[in-house]
Amino acid sequence: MKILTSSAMKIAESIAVEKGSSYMELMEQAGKGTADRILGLADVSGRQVAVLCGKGNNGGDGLVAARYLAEAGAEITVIFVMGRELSALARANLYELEKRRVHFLEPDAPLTRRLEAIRKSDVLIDAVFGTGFSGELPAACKELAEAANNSRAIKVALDVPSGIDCDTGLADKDTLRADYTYTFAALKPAHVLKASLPLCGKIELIDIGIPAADIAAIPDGITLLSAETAAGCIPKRQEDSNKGDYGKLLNVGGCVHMTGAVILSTLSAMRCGVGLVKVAAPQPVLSAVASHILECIYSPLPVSESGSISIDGVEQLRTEMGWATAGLIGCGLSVCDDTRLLVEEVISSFGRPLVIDADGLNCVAENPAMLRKALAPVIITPHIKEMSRLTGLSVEIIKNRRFDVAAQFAEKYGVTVVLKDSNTVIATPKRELFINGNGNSGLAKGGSGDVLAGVIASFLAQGASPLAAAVAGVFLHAEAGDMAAQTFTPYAMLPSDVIESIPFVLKQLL
Ligand SMILES: NC(=O)C1=CN([C@@H]2O[C@H](COP(=O)(O)OP(=O)(O)OC[C@H]3O[C@@H](n4cnc5c(N)ncnc54)[C@H](OP(=O)(O)O)[C@@H]3O)[C@@H](O)[C@H]2O)[C@H](O)CC1
Ligand SMILES: [K+]
Repeated sequence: MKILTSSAMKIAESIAVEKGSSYMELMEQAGKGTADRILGLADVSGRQVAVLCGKGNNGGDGLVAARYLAEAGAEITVIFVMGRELSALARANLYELEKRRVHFLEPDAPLTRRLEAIRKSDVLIDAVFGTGFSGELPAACKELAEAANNSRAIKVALDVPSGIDCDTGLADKDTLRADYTYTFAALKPAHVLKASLPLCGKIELIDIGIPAADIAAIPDGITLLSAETAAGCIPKRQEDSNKGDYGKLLNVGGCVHMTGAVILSTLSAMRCGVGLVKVAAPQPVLSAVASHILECIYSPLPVSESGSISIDGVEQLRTEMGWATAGLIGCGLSVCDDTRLLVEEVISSFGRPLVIDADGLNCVAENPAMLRKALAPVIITPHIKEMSRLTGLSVEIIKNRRFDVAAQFAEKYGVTVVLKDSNTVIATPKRELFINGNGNSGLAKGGSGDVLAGVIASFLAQGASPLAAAVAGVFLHAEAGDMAAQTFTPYAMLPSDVIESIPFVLKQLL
């Protein structure tokens, strides 16, 4: 399913108009679709319906819905929240509505009357702000928000609850919380992002006459990951095969202070079907790996004074790189002069697809241009803070502009970006964008990222394209997290429980 930002939605609208629809017709469909859904929820005849009407086209949708609900016998009160200077389309629909028996509460009506209309409503339609909103709710809206949020009415938000920026999911603290959000033509990022999702209630998509094929073709659309898409990206297996057919993953990482990370990434890679994993790490790390994993092989590397892999291991690492079909570098690696040199060496001389995670990325951060030296595709898996180090942008900017930041980095350095957060964004150098909606707060724990890196690297080693490996990996990891949370709760689940859940999720997907 495609998700459209406010600007992509404008493009979809203009394409529909070029093809013979009109902005008026789109608004008519949005309002009528809303009224039809409300009529499906409740018999409105003789009941009180209050419409909180803004001055833009979101307000216009509310006025169209009011017209249809008035025809169905509802007692309509329109409350002008932002004044009576409406957009041209909304004005035209107000003109139509004024011909009906409808109460209008003017902007200068006493606050008590407006609050009373909200309090006594059976259905409350939030048509104050839609895709055009950003920033903070104005005072005129805030003074009604508390009454709206405490109202016993069925609360229906049009397109997006007022107070939420539909592209970033940023929500004003007084956002009008909805029981239902009816969104038009396509989901917007706010309907998926975990910051805003709980404020939307049940989200339903209303067809306003823009064909799905046109929505799917919008270049800046973001694809919501689904089980079906992820399943299609998992490399196939043949009965007549041997371990050599499923790739050889070289996992470079670990230092004497961090031994668990390579264990987690190796285990998760093995659970996802790779033929062989070789762990290249300092000897003390390999002893820990050996006590946890029976099935992988080892390449003991010399230890630097700080306990990381020493640069003296570079020749040995070059030999190992010749063996592998894909690589993973960074889990528990630590950041020092030796590892910085090693990471650059691996990027510039490894001729196979490579996942760079965690400290691998921190080693790249001083000079991300080294990513351009890669001889084969690279996937980077930064969380927001690592992305901040890589780009020099603040955490806040990255969160608010996650799609653009990921897409621009991917394009600039020719890598696939897996930008990890409560919703993970995947961006390719060709500006394809994906986001996942699954996963839970139990994944917000040390070690989760190592598990994800291992899953993605495993698929990469088995021959999946970077995009397929990222799509399958991100979805599977979040789904395994959801399964682990079901058993252990988000509090108690551990990244190792996520690994334990992988087989069951694979069973469901395949
Ligand atoms: N996209 C479609 O196919 C269709 C969309 N419809 C509906 O239209 C809205 C989008 O309408 P638009 O007029 O662009 O925007 P809004 O109605 O959301 O409101 C925009 C006005 O709000 C002002 N604004 C924005 N932020 C704030 C703020 N923090 N404080 C105060 N005022 C704010 C903004 O003013 P500016 O001066 O900032 O421009 C606008 O005046 C969409 O969501 C759908 O509901 C169609 O009807 C159907 C087709
Ligand atoms: K709204």
